[in-house]
Amino acid sequence: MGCGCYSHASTEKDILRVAVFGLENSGKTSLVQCLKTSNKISKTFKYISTHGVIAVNVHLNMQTNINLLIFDCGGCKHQRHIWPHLFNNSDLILFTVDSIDLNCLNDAKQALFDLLTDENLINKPLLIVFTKSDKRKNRNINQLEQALDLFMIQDRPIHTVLFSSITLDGFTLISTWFAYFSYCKLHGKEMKLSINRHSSSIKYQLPKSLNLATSSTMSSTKDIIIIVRTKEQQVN
Ligand SMILES: Nc1nc2c(ncn2[C@@H]2O[C@H](COP(=O)(O)OP(=O)(O)OP(=O)(O)O)[C@@H](O)[C@H]2O)c(=O)[nH]1
Ligand SMILES: [Mg+2]
Repeated sequence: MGCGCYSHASTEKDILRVAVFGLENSGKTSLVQCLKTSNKISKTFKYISTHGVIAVNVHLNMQTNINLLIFDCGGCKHQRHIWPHLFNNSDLILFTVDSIDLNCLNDAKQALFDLLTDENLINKPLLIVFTKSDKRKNRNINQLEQALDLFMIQDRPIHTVLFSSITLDGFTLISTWFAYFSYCKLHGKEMKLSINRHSSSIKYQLPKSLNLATSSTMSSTKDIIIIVRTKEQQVN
């Protein structure tokens, strides 16, 4: 899976590769669209379940350029066999969890812990994005973290954020998270954040030279769509 499609960035080091995993309907595609357009999704955004993987180029301009190649994966059970193909190809992992659908939390936890057992993902920074925060104000992120047993994950940096594609709450935090790791990759620094992972206390120790603005603007380039067919589809 090459990324010769990127026109903003000149070298591999300039591009952060980000895989977005999570159950179906958990808001992956909506999040990616927000990042790509720097805009909220419309309330009438129609849910079309993603098949295969869509590679989306995103260019964040936060006074410094951040070039992302985001892999938006299908989250349905029969699509998840594709996820491991992206493990080696990604610098960062985003995992979306629907913060409203409490019935799905157990399944989300199972899918997340299955991911974390894969040796190709060890040491890869992970951001858990609790989506749809607009649907219930003042959602307690600690309760969500506990429901997912995140305290059991001790072997890698994990951060969490509440996010809404409708209001863009959490957007700046996510962009800042990218900015940090983009800086690390560009300067060959180890991708580690030794900070309290609770979103309420995320204070990224960003290098001063980044001089981040509080808001970001983005533009995008053409996406490529990578269709990975399931075995059944190949037979037909
Ligand atoms: N209210 C609200 N709805 C959201 C939000 N994010 C996503 N949705 C809705 O949730 C549904 C599913 O969103 P998608 O982004 O397509 O979900 P997905 O994780 O990509 O789903 P799959 O492609 O099937 O894996 C859509 O109807 C969205 O409009 C959000 O932040 N707030
Ligand atoms: Mg999708």
